[in-house]
Amino acid sequence: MTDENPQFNAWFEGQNQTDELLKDAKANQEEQESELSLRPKKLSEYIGQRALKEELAVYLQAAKMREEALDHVLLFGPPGLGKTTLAMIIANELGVHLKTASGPAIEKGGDLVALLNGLEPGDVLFIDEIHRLPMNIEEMLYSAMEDFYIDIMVGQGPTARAVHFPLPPFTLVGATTRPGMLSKPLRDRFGIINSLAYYEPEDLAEIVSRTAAIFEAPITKEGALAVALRSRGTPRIANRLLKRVRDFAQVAGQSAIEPELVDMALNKLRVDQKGLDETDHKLLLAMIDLYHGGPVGLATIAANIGEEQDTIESMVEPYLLQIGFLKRTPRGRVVTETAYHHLNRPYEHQD
Ligand SMILES: Nc1ncnc2c1ncn2[C@@H]1O[C@H](COP(=O)(O)OP(=O)(O)OP(=O)(O)O)[C@@H](O)[C@H]1O
Repeated sequence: MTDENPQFNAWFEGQNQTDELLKDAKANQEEQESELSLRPKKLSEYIGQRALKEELAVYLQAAKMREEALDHVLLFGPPGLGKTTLAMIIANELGVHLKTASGPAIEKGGDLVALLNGLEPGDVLFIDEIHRLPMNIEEMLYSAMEDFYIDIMVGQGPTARAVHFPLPPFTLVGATTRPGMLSKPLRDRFGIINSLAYYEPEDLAEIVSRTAAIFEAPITKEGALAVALRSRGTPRIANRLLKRVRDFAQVAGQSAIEPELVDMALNKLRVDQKGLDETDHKLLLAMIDLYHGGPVGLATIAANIGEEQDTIESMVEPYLLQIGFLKRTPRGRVVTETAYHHLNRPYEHQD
């Protein structure tokens, strides 16, 4: 499907729906531009996630050798681990264009058509938060992914008819923080499904050193590790904390960022030794003080700390579960003994 397709253009002009999408695309573009300098462009520059990288390198090479579009890729894992970066690397390594969108911003069929229109053979379409696509859009995606066409209803009432638009072979890269919320038919249409894991401190320290070099902010190896250890295994957090630590170093007139300065700066930012911030503390302490450490249901926790359930489930608790501070039981979430010790609270046994 191209811009020259008159049938498509006629239909599309009638939709009067591009404003929101364009706004979204612009916001996306601005965000991408500000992060662009930090994003590695090649798979070889992408730090950590070794198993995933090795696997992907094979699929990328095979697709290039066969001169075919790469199979559709689903990436899942907590926010900030590098899903968007990986989608950009995939397009870059394949030497094709990348179009990006976010699931909830694709509200109408026309939004999806606008994204698919102009794709060239082999291009990559990246949809972030793909679990939040409306159902009718998801259903339109099935034929687009499987057989590279979409059917659109043109006109209204008795004159309405379906118009068939062929698409070039393309690769959909979907990213989600909530794989469990993806429908089975959508999930089944991805040939390559991979999860991103929290980063090991050594890998994260390498990311911190790389970012510091881009910022021209000297940092010692130990300083980079100190930032990494308080970054919840997450590159986006590591880069954010580094920016703040750099400010403290500058004001303190330090030539290189050392662990002592990292400690001082992150204590001021109320990020503790394990990387837990105020929200984590609020959540754990509410569970301890109000419910003797649980079991507590998610809705109750959310109401008590004034956060959305979705935010807790996708952004706050995955790391607390990972480091063994929270446990999920059939009766609700429970604070573990390790967390009590970390928070200097006397441990109460839960049944
Ligand atoms: N493996 C990596 N090596 C170097 N930098 C990385 C790596 N992974 C992520 N980053 C950096 O971390 C930041 C966050 O990455 P990215 O935006 O790709 O995460 P994400 O998983 O797509 O998050 P979200 O789903 O919230 O959009 C980016 O600035 C990126 O440059």
